[in-house]
Amino acid sequence: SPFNRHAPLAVVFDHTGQLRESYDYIIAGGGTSGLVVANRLTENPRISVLVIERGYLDGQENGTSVPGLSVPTKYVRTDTSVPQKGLNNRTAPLYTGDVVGGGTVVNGMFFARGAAADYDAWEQLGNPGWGWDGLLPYFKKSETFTPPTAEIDDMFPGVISLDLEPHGLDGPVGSSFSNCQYPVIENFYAGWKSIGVAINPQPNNGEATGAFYSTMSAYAKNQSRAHASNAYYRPIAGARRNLHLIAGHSVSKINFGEKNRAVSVDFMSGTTNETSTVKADCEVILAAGAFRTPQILQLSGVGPEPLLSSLGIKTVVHLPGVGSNFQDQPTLYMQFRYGNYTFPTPDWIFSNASWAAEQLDIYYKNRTGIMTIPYLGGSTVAFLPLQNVTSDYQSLITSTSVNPSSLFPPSTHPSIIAGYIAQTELLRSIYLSSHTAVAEIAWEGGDTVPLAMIRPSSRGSININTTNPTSPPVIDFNTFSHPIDIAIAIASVKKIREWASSPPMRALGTIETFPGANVSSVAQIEQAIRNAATSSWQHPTSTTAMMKREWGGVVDAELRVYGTQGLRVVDAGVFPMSVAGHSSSSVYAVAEKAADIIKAAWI
Ligand SMILES: Cc1cc2nc3c(=O)[nH]c(=O)nc-3n(C[C@H](O)[C@H](O)[C@H](O)COP(=O)(O)OP(=O)(O)OC[C@H]3O[C@@H](n4cnc5c(N)ncnc54)[C@H](O)[C@@H]3O)c2cc1C
Repeated sequence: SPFNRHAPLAVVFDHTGQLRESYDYIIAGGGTSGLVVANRLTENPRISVLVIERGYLDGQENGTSVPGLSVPTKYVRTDTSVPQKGLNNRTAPLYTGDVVGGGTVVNGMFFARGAAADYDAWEQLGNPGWGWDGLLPYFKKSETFTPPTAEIDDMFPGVISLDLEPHGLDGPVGSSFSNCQYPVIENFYAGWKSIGVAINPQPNNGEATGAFYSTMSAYAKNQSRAHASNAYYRPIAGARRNLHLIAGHSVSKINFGEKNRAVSVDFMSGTTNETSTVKADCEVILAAGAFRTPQILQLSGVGPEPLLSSLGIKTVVHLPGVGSNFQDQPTLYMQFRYGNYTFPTPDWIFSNASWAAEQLDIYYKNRTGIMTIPYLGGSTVAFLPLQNVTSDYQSLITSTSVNPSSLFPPSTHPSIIAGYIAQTELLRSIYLSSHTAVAEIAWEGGDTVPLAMIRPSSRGSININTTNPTSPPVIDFNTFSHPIDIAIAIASVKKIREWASSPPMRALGTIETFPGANVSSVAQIEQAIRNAATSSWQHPTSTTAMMKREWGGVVDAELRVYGTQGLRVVDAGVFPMSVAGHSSSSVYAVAEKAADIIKAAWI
C-alpha cells in the first residue's frame, strides 16, 4: 500500500475508521491550493485540519519527478466538454490532476507569474488587497528561486535576469531553470527579436510580456519537479499530528446548520461509494479546483435556484454565479518541420529510445541533460500584447464589439451579465495595453508550436445535471463565443507565420505543416482553428469568482461564500478573471494569502 511508508506516524488514511469525529477545518481537495492552506493552518499545533482528497499519494515515480519524462496517466483525469459551437461542434477535453498535489503533480511546470495588470484587474473588480502589490509577498512566500547555471547564462546571454529581488528565496516551491537547452532555442529568441518582440529577462516582476525563458517549478539542486505534495505536504506529513489527510475519497456535500453555517461534510469512498460525515468546528474550505468546487456547492444547495430546483435540490443560498464565468485558454497546436535541423530535437525523446536512455542516464548521474527540460513544452515562450500581435489592434477591438447580453442564454441572471460588463471594461484596457499579453506561443524546439489564447472574452459554465456526486458536472467552455477571441487567434496565427519566416527561423529550414501554407485566407485560417483548436490550456478558472454578489460573484474578498458562514473557497475558481500566464504560481500565491486571511480571523 502507498501508505506503509508513513507508518508509524501515519497521517494519510484510506479508511474512515481512523478519522476523528470533528476537525477545526475540513479542506475539500488536497490539490495545489488545498495543501498550501492545510500546511499553513497546521503550523499552529492547536488547530486540527482534515484534508479530503479524491486521488491518492503519488508513488514518487520517475514520471512525477524527472521534468523530461511524461507523467503517469493514472494521475491525470480526462473529462469531456459538451460540443462546442465555436469549434464546429467538436468536444474538448479538460485535464485535471487526480492525485494528492492536484494539477501541480502532472502539469507542464511552467512557473511564470501573470502581469501586474492582470491582478490589478482583480482588485478593480472590487477586491481590495488582491492586486499585484497585495499578492507579490505571497508569490515570494511560496517560492525558492534559484538563478540559472553559468552554462545556461552563457548560452543565452542577457536572456535571464539574475536579479533576485522579485523572487522568494525560502518558500516551499522550487523555482528554477532547466540547466540544459536545445541550441536552436537561440533562433526562437532571435526570430522574435527580428520582428520587433523584445526579449524580457525579468517576466516575473509584473511585466509578463515579450519572449522569455520561463522559470519552471523544480528544485534547482536536483532538477526535480516541485509540486504541492512534495512542497507543502510530504515535509510535514509525519510530523504534524494535527493534520490528517484521507485519500481516495471525494466530498459530495456540505451540510448547513443554523444561519447557513457549514457544519459538516459528507464524503464518499472512491472504491465503495460508502458515504461518511465529518464535522467542521470552525470552517469548511473548498479547494477541489475550478471544475469540481462548483459541483460541491451546487450539490449542497448553493447555486442558481432554477437549476437546483430542476434537480430537486433544496436551495440553501440562491447564488447564480456558482459555475458561471468559467474561463480557460483555447489552444491551437501548429506544426512545423525543419529542413536544416540536425541536432537532436525534443521529439527524439519519443522516437530515439537509445538517445532517450542515454539522456536519462546523464540526468541520474549529473542532474543535467535534456531530461531537465519539462516534457510538456520546454521553457521558452513569447507572450504577446495585442499590439504586438497586430498593428490593427484598435480596429480589431472595435470591429468585434458585441452586446454582452447576446453572449449569454436568455435565462441568465442579470447579476452575471452585470459582472461580465464590469470585466469587459477592464478587458478593453487590457487589450489596449502593452503591459499584458493576449497570446502565448511556446516552442521547445520541436515540431509543435502551441498557440494559447490566454486572454479570452468568452465565458463558459460548469453545472451539474444530476444529483449523483459521482457524475462529473457538464463542462461548457463556450469557446470562441465572443468574436474577439477568434479574431485574436487568427491574427496570432499570422504572427507566428511571420516569426517562422523570420531569417533566424528560416535558417533552420522551417516549413509549416499545419495548418500549412495553403491555408492562407482569413476564412481558411478561421476554419482551421475551429476544426483543430482545443478549448483548454489546462488553466480552468473563475467558476466561483471573487466579485461583488451583484456582479455574479460567489466569494467576497475574504473568500467567504456569500450567504453562508464558515465556508470559503481557495482554489483557481476564485480568480475573477484568468491571468495572462500559467496558473499554478498564482494558485500558490492566492492560497498563501487565503491562509493568512483565515488565520487573521482567529484573533
Ligand atoms: C495537464 C496539466 C498541465 C498544466 N500545465 C501547467 C503549467 O505548465 N504551468 C502552470 O502554472 N499551470 C499548469 N497547469 C495548471 C495548474 O496546475 C492548475 O491551475 C493548479 O494546479 C490548480 O490548482 P487548484 O488548487 O485550483 O486545483 P487542483 O490542483 O486541481 O486541486 C484540486 C484537487 O481536488 C481534488 N478533488 C476534486 N474533486 C474533489 C472532491 N469532490 N472531493 C475531494 N477532492 C476532490 C482533485 O483530485 C485535486 O487534487 C496544468 C494543469 C494540468 C492538469
